[in-house]
Amino acid sequence: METAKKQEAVYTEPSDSAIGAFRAGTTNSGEIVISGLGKVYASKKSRFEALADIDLRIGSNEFVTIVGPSGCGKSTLLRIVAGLDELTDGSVTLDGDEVVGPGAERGMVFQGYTLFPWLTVRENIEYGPKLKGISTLERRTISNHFLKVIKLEKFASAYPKQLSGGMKQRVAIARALANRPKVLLMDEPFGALDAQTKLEMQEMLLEVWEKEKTTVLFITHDIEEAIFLSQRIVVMGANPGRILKTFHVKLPAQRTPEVREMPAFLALRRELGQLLKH
Ligand SMILES: Nc1ncnc2c1ncn2[C@@H]1O[C@H](COP(=O)(O)OP(=O)(O)OP(=O)(O)O)[C@@H](O)[C@H]1O
Repeated sequence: METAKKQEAVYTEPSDSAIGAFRAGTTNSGEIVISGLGKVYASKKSRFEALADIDLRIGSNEFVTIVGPSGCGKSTLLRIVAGLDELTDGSVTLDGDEVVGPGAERGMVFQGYTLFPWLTVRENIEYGPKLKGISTLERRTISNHFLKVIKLEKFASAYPKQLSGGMKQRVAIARALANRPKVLLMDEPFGALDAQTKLEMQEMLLEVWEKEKTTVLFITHDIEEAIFLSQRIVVMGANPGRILKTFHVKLPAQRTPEVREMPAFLALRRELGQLLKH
């Protein structure tokens, strides 16, 4: 019992140097280059061109959002970058290495809650590091760090069914980050949340992004979400899925709620709304 208490003390207060060593592994570059990408879904009876001529460079630590009408290929593009789907033309590289399959350096967060229901919050976060063979002590350091980042320290021992939708998505983000990804790929992660929770999650995600220095490629249907979060917005069109236009978001780096009232925000919202209407 005495030993267990001692161990817990070590676990709950990891030293600064331990966090430093952990974080040193997270600040990689994370540059994605998509060149001449095309995707055709073909079967014996049909052929469907889902994506054509996609050229996009996402810089290290950049936050880029993709918007576009339903069916224009946003998820297909993200899945190809994740290595979950194969391209039929062109290439995708991460820091110069061709993407040929899934990899821990690319973390995914989807709209559906994809936590393991039989594992606690802490165990969900530690899942990836455990698979990698990382020691119990170091795993504890990692989960403590991310429980703090997502502000769920008090729920470390809770099971997913005891959490709200927003809390589950926070754990999903922490679980992806615990693998020290260079890139976070997010497919409508807040799409199922109520309006207020969604706003809170957006602010939390920006805090996490600033702290963890990952590149983020984010998909949403919500124009305001895209503007609030991103440095750059890519608008896609359909048939075949392609890039129509790219916008640099000229808003202060610090995205406080007041940013939503700024003329630049409102003007961009109007322009994107017009573009997506057609
Ligand atoms: N496995 C598949 N086989 C054939 N066609 C597919 C397959 N997966 C997707 N598609 C088609 O590719 C197109 C792009 O789908 P995708 O899910 O990438 O679009 P999306 O822009 O993410 O849509 P949404 O915004 O509705 O989620 C759609 O027309 C879809 O029907």
